[in-house]
Amino acid sequence: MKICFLGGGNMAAALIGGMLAKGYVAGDIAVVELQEEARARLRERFGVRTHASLDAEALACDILVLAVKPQQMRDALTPVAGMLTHQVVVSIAAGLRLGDMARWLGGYSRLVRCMPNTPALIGAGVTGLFADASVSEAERRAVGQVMASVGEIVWIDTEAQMDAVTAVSGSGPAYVFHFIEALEAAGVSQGFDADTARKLAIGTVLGAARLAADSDEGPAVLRERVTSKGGTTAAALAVMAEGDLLGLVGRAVDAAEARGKELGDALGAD
Ligand SMILES: NC(=O)C1=CN([C@@H]2O[C@H](COP(=O)(O)OP(=O)(O)OC[C@H]3O[C@@H](n4cnc5c(N)ncnc54)[C@H](OP(=O)(O)O)[C@@H]3O)[C@@H](O)[C@H]2O)C=CC1
Ligand SMILES: O=C(O)[C@@H]1CCC=N1
Repeated sequence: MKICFLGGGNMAAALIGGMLAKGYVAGDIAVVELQEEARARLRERFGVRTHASLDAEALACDILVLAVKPQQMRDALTPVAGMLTHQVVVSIAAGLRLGDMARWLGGYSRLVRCMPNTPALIGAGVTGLFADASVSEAERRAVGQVMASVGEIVWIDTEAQMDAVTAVSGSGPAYVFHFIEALEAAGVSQGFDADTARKLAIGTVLGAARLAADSDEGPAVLRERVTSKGGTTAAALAVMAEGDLLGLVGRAVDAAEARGKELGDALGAD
């Protein structure tokens, strides 16, 4: 199966790195990137083929992954209208709706919208997917297989929910990194040097996430097990409740979801 990425930035690099680690062959992966410097970096880092434009050679693929920013998509796709024959086109862009992609591609509808996240780089991603009704079962399986090579996959029932996937798991790694930054900073203000504070913070998040993944009991039970009555954890959780951490995370996710819809509306009006 030949896969071509349009755009070779952060997310494309995370997917390609994860796919190669899982046994995909570099010769089956191509990347279209505008900047020669970026193309050279991709060749050097991954050994993949690179192209300066989405020409016929680049389009000789089974799956075309659209990995440019949402605002770059229209300009990137318009020249391709009429050139697609059999390829399944997979967009990873936040907000961009299948109907608008189809419109820019002159009615081509073999389209899948998906939302991966950067832990794909180490095979620990989560990807939500939604396919146009005209995509066959075999094509869905093929796209699902590519994304499953870099982590978990979840097929979503309605396209509108893709903005919620984006808000929870697409952007989610940034929330977790931010929490690690906060825990590390708190460690430093407790008097640890930066390296020690980082080790404690990352080790804690990693261990807790792995325990949650391995356990059938759910995070609330695991939290209660850490929280001794009248102990240290209860003191910290009381401060988090006072600051309405649950509400804050909810509002943050709502804002990300609303931004996805806003991006979709703006792109659709183009
Ligand atoms: N980063 C993340 O965690 C996630 C991102 N996404 C989605 O992935 C997409 C890419 O995001 P990200 O990787 O962060 O963005 P980047 O800006 O890092 O990558 C996009 C790349 O595509 C290049 N590019 C722009 N136009 C074209 C074109 N016409 N042909 C070829 N290459 C082009 C850009 O070049 P230049 O810089 O010169 O414009 C840039 O190198 C977005 O749509 C985003 O919504 C989805 C899930 C998670
Ligand atoms: O911030 C963004 O818009 C992209 C989509 C999800 C993660 N990064």
